[in-house]
Amino acid sequence: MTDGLKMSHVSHLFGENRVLRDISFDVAPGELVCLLGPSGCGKTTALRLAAGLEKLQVGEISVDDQIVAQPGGYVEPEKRGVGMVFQDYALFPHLNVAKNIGFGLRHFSEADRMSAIKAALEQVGMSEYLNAYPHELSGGQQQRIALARALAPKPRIMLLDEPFSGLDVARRADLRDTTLHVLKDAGIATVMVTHDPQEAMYMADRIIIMNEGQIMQDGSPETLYFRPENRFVASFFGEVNRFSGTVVDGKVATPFGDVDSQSIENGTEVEVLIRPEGLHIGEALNGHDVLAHVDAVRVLGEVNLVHLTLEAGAHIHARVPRRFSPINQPSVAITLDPDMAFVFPMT
Ligand SMILES: Nc1ncnc2c1ncn2[C@@H]1O[C@H](COP(=O)(O)OP(=O)(O)OP(=O)(O)O)[C@@H](O)[C@H]1O
Repeated sequence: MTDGLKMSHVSHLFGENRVLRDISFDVAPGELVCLLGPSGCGKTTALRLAAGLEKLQVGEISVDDQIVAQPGGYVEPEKRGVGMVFQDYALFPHLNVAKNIGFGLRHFSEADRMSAIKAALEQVGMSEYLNAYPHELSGGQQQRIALARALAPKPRIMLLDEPFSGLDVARRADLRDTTLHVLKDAGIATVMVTHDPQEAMYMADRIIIMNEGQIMQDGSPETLYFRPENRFVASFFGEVNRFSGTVVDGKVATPFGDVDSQSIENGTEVEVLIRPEGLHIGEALNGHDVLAHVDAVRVLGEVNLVHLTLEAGAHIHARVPRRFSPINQPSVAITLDPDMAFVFPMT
């Protein structure tokens, strides 16, 4: 028995375009899973199939162990126990907040409906806006109402499609936080689509990285960040410094010393990907240091991005805490944190 959402061996074609290729994953009650990937990789299609907005062609989808979609079998979206929030709020402009939320509760008695509306508004911190109209609310407030509307019928599954992308940075951070806590408190199985790795890291218990209709890796944010299984996953979480080489005696040479590559056959052409925070900067103290010229230092908030050119020629980026930034230092020594270097075969 599997509670929550289960997608098994789902494939999907739009005409000749194969947008999903045998994807399988499940989401437990109370778990928040992000589908993360570049534009066009099939995230929204997977979500729409789970919601029942798209007819399933291949595979099976179940909610709380009940099959809701299989080829030739189909449970209507409103009978799946699924709540949805999209990027564009989609509130009815001519209905006030109470009526917008109450729209999905038409089968409730009037008293139950009003108490469900009030409870949902309280969950999203919007109790005082019961009688407001959408045009009187900011984008962030409208999205809170959209979330309340999706929560009010007490869904088993919540599907969120880029729900924060229309908002400015401050409102986005605020609403992410509310959304995360509300969904966790309610114990709902949630799938959120995003193309923003930082957002996925912030929200997700688990991240499923997709590319060209396939799952590239499914795991905790920590696993994906520190133990990526392929080049796509390693480089999707932000920029990486890239070096090519060949495996010799279970190691590959980089400008910063040898990196372990035991699991790859000797003689294989490989690429070494190094995260900018895997390069540590220090003062050049002896003749054995790896030296680099400091081209520029850019403030990114709590960390600085340092643009460097190695004495040997390559241009690299290091991300360092502000207090270690080489302001006014023409050159520095670089050491590598081997945990932040990933080796993958070229092909
Ligand atoms: N109704 C449709 N008819 C035909 N092709 C479609 C349809 N919906 C999506 N597609 C195509 O399917 C592919 C996957 O689209 P999908 O929206 O699932 O990707 P996505 O990863 O969510 O991307 P985005 O972040 O840009 O929305 C794209 O090539 C898209 O053009």
